[in-house]
Amino acid sequence: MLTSAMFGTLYRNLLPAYKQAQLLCGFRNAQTTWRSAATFTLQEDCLVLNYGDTPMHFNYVWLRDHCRSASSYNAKTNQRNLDTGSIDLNIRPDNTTVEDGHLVLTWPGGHVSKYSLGWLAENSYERKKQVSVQPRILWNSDIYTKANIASAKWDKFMSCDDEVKKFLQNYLLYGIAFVDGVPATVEATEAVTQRVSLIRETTYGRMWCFTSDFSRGDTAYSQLALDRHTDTSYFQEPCGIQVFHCLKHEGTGGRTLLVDGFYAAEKLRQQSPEKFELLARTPIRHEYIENTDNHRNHMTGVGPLVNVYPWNNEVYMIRYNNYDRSVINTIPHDALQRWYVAHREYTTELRLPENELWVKLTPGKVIFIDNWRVMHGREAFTGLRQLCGCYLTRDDVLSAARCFDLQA
Ligand SMILES: C[N+](C)(C)CCCC[C@H](N)C(=O)O
Ligand SMILES: O=C(O)CCC(=O)C(=O)O
Ligand SMILES: [Fe+2]
Repeated sequence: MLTSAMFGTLYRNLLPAYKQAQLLCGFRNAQTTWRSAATFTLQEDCLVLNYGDTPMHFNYVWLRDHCRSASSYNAKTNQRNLDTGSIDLNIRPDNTTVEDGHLVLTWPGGHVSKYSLGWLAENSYERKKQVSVQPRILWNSDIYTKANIASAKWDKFMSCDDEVKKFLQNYLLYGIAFVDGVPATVEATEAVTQRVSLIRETTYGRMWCFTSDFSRGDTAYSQLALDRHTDTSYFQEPCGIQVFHCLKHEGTGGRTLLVDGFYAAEKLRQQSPEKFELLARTPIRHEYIENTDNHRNHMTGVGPLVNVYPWNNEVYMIRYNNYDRSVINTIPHDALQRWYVAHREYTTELRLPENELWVKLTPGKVIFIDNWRVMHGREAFTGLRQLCGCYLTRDDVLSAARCFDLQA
């Protein structure tokens, strides 16, 4: 699994001290065995458990709600049986003990709930806010290149689950991953993606194959350069993963640009926390309006440029597409100038040459891009260039990773 070396380097240098502590702690927790001695105190509205480094507060309704006895919880389906709506909101245990590494509560009426101390510690708010949901290695071009990540190989990828697991681990850590040696067809590209996920059908199709023919009302279908961006920012839920496979290019240019949006966001958080906050708190709108002979679409998606989990401030999604950003009318005038200044600082960071990873996609090389994290762009090109690919449903990619016991 993850080693401290993989986890360490960059994240640690990049983050403010309090964040560093969180991340180190998050890593350490993966291996810590919890201290065996536990003490508790019963307070008016919660039970305070001292076990491990930080006191943990457990609300009484929460404790009854999370009872793992057979009548409260079905361990076969991993679903709650208990009707939360029927718990007395003023419930308190009649009796509380710690026995054999378990907290044992007897409720009025006699029902007994038992929780292992490890489970409580693992699931406490205090722990959750300290650890990252998904460990990542943030990168600039140098860091990614030096990491020297091996691409998965088509044959092995199609037949060996371990190869898929390794691939997913790289994907989770870096937000990009490659499979090499794939036959240059739409069918083979589809087969590769189905090793890890379901395909997300959109207005562009299920599997799409496109060239510079202006068949759709979007600049992607031209030979022009495209600045770094996330796709489908105009969806309420932007597509989680983008897959590209260049089936053919007879001409010049057309290299793919990749930039780690999370790396740049952490830089911004470090340099100008208040600007980071503003981008994270201010909703903006993206829009896709298409009105051609064959296609009529009007989509809008609203959300901040940087999305963070509210309990631990971890960045989980970036919406950044200057082409598709629509009229800004969600920001009051006294904040708008500050928003543009914050947007400019983030843009400047994203555009630093050292943050740009350029790759030439060639037939056989399939790239998976975390579209919530890593931005893509392309260099202008000449000649016939044919790209195929698809979007994947994020839930299924992450589910596949978790089923391999990866942290996602
Ligand atoms: C990938 N494919 C060519 C099918 C679609 C391109 C979508 C382009 C759009 N401006 C966006 O950024 O979402
Ligand atoms: O042509 C490319 O390399 C990518 C274009 C693009 O941004 C897209 O299709 O989403
Ligand atoms: Fe794109």
